[in-house]
Amino acid sequence: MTERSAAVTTRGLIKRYGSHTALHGIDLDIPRGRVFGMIGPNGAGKTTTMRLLLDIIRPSGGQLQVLGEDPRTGGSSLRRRVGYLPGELHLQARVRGRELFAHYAEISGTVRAGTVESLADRLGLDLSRPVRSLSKGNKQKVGLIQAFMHEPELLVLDEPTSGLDPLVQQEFHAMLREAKDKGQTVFLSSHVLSEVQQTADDIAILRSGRIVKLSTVGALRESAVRHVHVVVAEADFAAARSALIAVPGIGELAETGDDGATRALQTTINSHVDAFVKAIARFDLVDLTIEEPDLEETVLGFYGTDETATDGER
Ligand SMILES: Nc1ncnc2c1ncn2[C@@H]1O[C@H](COP(=O)(O)OP(=O)(O)OP(=O)(O)O)[C@@H](O)[C@H]1O
Repeated sequence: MTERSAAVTTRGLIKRYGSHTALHGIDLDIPRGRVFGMIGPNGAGKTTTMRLLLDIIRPSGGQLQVLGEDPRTGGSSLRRRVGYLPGELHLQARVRGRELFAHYAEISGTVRAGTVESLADRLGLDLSRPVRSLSKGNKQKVGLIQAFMHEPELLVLDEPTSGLDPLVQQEFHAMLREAKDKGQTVFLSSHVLSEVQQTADDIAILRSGRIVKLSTVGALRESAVRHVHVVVAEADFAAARSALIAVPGIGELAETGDDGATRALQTTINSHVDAFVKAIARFDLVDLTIEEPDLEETVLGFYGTDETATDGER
């Protein structure tokens, strides 16, 4: 028996729009059964990557495979194995939700009886309303239901929680967990780091059409910046300060308080806390706070200041 193909593989994937290069050679491997989150600033190329996978647009160079097939030749049989939520969903039809899903089911293939109703119920969508008159958030629910309803092997979701209120977002996160439990693969894009942090196993940070970081969410968290506050006895302060300066990954040490008996310091660590804790433990420690790692700061560091990150890139 041959090994099952990855859900998504790309090698040197390039996309140009005229003279503008949106993707500069992307290498991606998304194994089956993972939730893979792609994050990046506006114009980084997230939507472009997803559209290439769905064969809505075609690459200017490089290779890609989706569920072991080339999207350019996979046709409707491959399309049925994928659920796609586009970034911008145009729902101008005069039909009601129920009729629209019946139409979508003709394209996506078998939908188990009761699935649409159950998803609509979970997300709080009224299937009897004409879709044209729905609010932005309710239109997004239509998009999510049509992506999930045929239980596809791969879900490609472009900004899935855009316009959803927090309770509906929670329900959507539960849907993602269930999809993963069933062995489905999810590839989602987001502007919101906390969402990727909560839902994804792996994260790719895209900037100006290049992947600048590929990591598991766990590993990113371990390498993330933590803020630390230390209070030591006055007599130990100078020695403690010298010991901390030598700790790998330590940031600048800022003195934040002095009450005569104790002195307070504030700094950051961007590596394991072990060396830090062992270094400070030798001194007369009055207080110690190590904050939760700040992933936002780490990710923004990868975004960088890069004028080519705008739509004006050549
Ligand atoms: N049809 C097009 N014609 C010309 N340029 C395009 C086209 N579609 C996208 N681009 C450009 O390609 C780059 C990548 O766009 P893309 O929409 O993939 O980014 P994104 O990461 O999804 O951004 P956002 O977070 O704003 O949705 C941008 O510079 C964009 O202006």
